[in-house]
Amino acid sequence: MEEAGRAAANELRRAFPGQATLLLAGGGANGGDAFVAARHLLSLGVGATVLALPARHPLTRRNRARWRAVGGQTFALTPAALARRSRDAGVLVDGLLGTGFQPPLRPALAEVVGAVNAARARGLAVVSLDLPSGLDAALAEAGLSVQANLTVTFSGLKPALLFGPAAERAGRVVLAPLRLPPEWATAEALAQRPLDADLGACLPVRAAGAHKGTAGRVWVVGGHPGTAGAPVLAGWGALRTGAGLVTLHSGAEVPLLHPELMVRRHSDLGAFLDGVSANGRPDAVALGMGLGPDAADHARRVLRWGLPTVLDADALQPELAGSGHDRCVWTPHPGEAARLLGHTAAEVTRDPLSAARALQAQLGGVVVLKGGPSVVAAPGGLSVSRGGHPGMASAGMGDTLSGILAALLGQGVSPEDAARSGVRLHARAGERAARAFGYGLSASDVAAELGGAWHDLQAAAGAPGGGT
Ligand SMILES: NC(=O)C1=CN([C@@H]2O[C@H](COP(=O)(O)OP(=O)(O)OC[C@H]3O[C@@H](n4cnc5c(N)ncnc54)[C@H](OP(=O)(O)O)[C@@H]3O)[C@@H](O)[C@H]2O)[C@@H](O)CC1
Ligand SMILES: Nc1ncnc2c1ncn2[C@@H]1O[C@H](COP(=O)(O)OP(=O)(O)O)[C@@H](O)[C@H]1O
Repeated sequence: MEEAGRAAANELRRAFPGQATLLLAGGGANGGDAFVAARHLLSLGVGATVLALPARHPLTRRNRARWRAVGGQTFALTPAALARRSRDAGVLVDGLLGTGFQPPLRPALAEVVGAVNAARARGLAVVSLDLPSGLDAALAEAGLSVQANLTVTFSGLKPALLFGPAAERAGRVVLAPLRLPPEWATAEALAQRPLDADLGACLPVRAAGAHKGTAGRVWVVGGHPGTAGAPVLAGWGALRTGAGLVTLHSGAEVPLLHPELMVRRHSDLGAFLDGVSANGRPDAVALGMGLGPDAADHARRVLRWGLPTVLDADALQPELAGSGHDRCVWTPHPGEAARLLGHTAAEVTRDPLSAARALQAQLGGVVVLKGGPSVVAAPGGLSVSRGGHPGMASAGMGDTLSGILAALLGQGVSPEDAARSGVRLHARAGERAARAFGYGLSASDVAAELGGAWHDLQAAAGAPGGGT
């Protein structure tokens, strides 16, 4: 609590120098953080006042007493007191409820939360401690809750700060790492967020003597009348991620939009897949993009090969549970995840970490639950992607990702590393494309930026550019 409150005070002083601060302290340890922050602000020469509920947590009572001992003033917290005293403040600190909040919000505190949001609407900056009061730390949903400008969170990023409407409540998020006992720290850090430096180090480096046959042969199995463009997007994503040789196999007439891609149409795709000999197979497969109603049957055929395989879109069927292997990467968006789990999409987006974990248990291999951000669930644990751009919410974007992942798998990257670094490459390319094209991004715009994204990740890892 001492470290948390001190970190919050330092951040407050950095973000709002010299501003008189009104701190709201709830009865639990989150309120205790507010008392500690107030004491440190005072010692830094910042004017601070606390409005508090009766302290119930022993450490909160102790820190309330320490605040009094240094001359700090505490008044009873009521909506009226908040409205009155917030007029003289430059910043309002929300230390009402943290990870101990159990919904639903009781009426008395609901009124206080309403008063905080009203003060913010009048122009006062609001800083939440650990997470905005009224949010359930584990969930992406937001009922009545504080809208913050800044959240100083302690020890680990809670799911509420990462996903959905809850994350929008937090404003800018600053993570204050605390020196907690290791077992507490693990519980707080519910998912890892890998850094570009780590992900860049996973990318393959092509040998000077490489030729197209050694740089990863990727097959894309997809396309159906009406969705024949999907495999093209995947194939182009694969080529732009360094695959040496990309072949599209389809039962449909796939448009030859990029002459670099080989296109093979099969009157009986199932018979073709059944007849491929072991040495005629590629290094990796991406299957399912626009593939249509027979996708699960085709997936079973390809899964028998035991090759690194990305399963996307139409191949994401519950009947495939148990048919996968540990070299599979499954890439559902929330709608497909809901179909696989027998839940609604709203249930998936409310708790994406649990959904990703459940999908991985059901399907095996590695699961990428796509979104902004995406979750990668692997046998080794969960990670949450960074970056991306809301403009990426457009059709075909996931097809490009499948191609990226297949290209990395085809170049020998492990499924877990391919998923984590591929998702970040895609997101980084989206950020770059947004700079070039603005808000309305297409999947092709993003594919065009994959080379730059690759360079950015390698640079973050301190590696020399590819080619030698
Ligand atoms: N873990 C760590 O390592 C560290 C944790 N730290 C800090 O501790 C925080 C967690 O503290 P916590 O567990 O004391 O809970 P907290 O968020 O203050 O909430 C409890 C209070 O809320 C109230 N309340 C609950 N539900 C309610 C409702 N529906 N409607 C209304 N009221 C409701 C409940 O009331 P009661 O049920 O007691 O009447 C009680 O007063 C964490 O977020 C972080 O800030 C840091 O110091 C760093 C180290
Ligand atoms: N708001 C966002 N922020 C970051 N990435 C996003 C956002 N919205 C979508 N994406 C990314 O775009 C892709 C969309 O995939 P998907 O829904 O499968 O598209 P499609 O089925 O049309 O190919 C996913 O990789 C997802 O992570």
